[in-house]
Amino acid sequence: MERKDNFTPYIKHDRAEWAELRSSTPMTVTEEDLKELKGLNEVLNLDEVEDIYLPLSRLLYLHAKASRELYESRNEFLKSNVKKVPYVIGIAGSVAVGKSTFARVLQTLISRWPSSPKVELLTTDGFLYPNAVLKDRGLMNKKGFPESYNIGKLLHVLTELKSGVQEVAAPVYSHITYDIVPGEMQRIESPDILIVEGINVLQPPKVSEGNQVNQLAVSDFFDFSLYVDAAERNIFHWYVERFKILKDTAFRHKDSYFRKYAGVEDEEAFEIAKDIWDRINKVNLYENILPTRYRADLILYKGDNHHVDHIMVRKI
Ligand SMILES: Nc1ncnc2c1ncn2[C@@H]1O[C@H](COP(=O)(O)OP(=O)(O)O)[C@@H](O)[C@H]1O
Ligand SMILES: CC(C)(COP(=O)(O)O)[C@@H](O)C(=O)NCCC(=O)O
Repeated sequence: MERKDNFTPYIKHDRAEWAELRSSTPMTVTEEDLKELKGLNEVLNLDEVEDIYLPLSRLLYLHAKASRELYESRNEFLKSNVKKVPYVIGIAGSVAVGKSTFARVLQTLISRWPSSPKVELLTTDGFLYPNAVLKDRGLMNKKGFPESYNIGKLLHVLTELKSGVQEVAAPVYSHITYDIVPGEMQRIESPDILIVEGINVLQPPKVSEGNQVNQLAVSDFFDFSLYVDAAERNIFHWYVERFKILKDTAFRHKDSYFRKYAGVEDEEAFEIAKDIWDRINKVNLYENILPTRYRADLILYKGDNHHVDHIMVRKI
């Protein structure tokens, strides 16, 4: 009889099996590069890069190369002269699971592919509505929920990039002011690879109630999508640890939205972070983010200390 797991659309690789896959990939990251990659309190080490992120970079390389060849054959057949469009990688997962750290690691590894591609990062927080709009709509305690984003704007930027527009601009969010930065824009110029990172990037298209009009989904623009997964108790722990670091650093900034929490004792910081986690990020995780997990092409499951325990890759 066939094993039950033959019926899942994923192949599961435990850490050792996955690490084996890198046998033909040269090590391209030095301790110096690692320093550059480090986030706030991370202990990301060379083993993690070697065992996990290099095989992943190799898989993405093969996929991107094949996609480009397919794209060129199709253009030749259609006699289309659309300029080069970026290969787009989406990264989803909970607040504090490590998406932005992961995105920066991937950016560095991908930029070392043989063709030295230009890799740009786009984070979806720039597409949150400004606080003034969120307050007006009673959504200040729903920051990060699907309704707190101007998805139309994000879809527009992605449509431009995938239509061959070579330079686009995206709004910028500040984690200091906790708001969109008025008038500031991130320019994205002719990327070969674009990494789009955010908690909601795998949300299904929105159906507007009255006339049942289906929008496109952000993931319609992805060539490859990844979901960073972990047990909620671990993610909560990472959220609290990050909060404790921020209260002694970024929260001291004169423009910080959380300035009132600057320098509070660790126990108080824990209670504040727990409250924000329970009321906002945990609810969002269970209601909106986790349900999108199985839309990803690849799921990276982290255990304690951010060590990747296993990886699931879509068979189809
Ligand atoms: N691979 C890793 N190893 C060690 N620490 C990590 C790793 N990835 C993330 N972290 C830490 O976990 C916290 C959350 O990561 P971050 O990338 O900011 O999450 P997100 O972008 O999902 O909110 C940060 O304090 C970061 O330094
Ligand atoms: C800005 C975020 C919604 C993350 O947005 P993303 O970059 O994933 O689109 C999140 O970090 C956040 O601020 N959540 C609100 C609750 C909190 O302060 O943790």
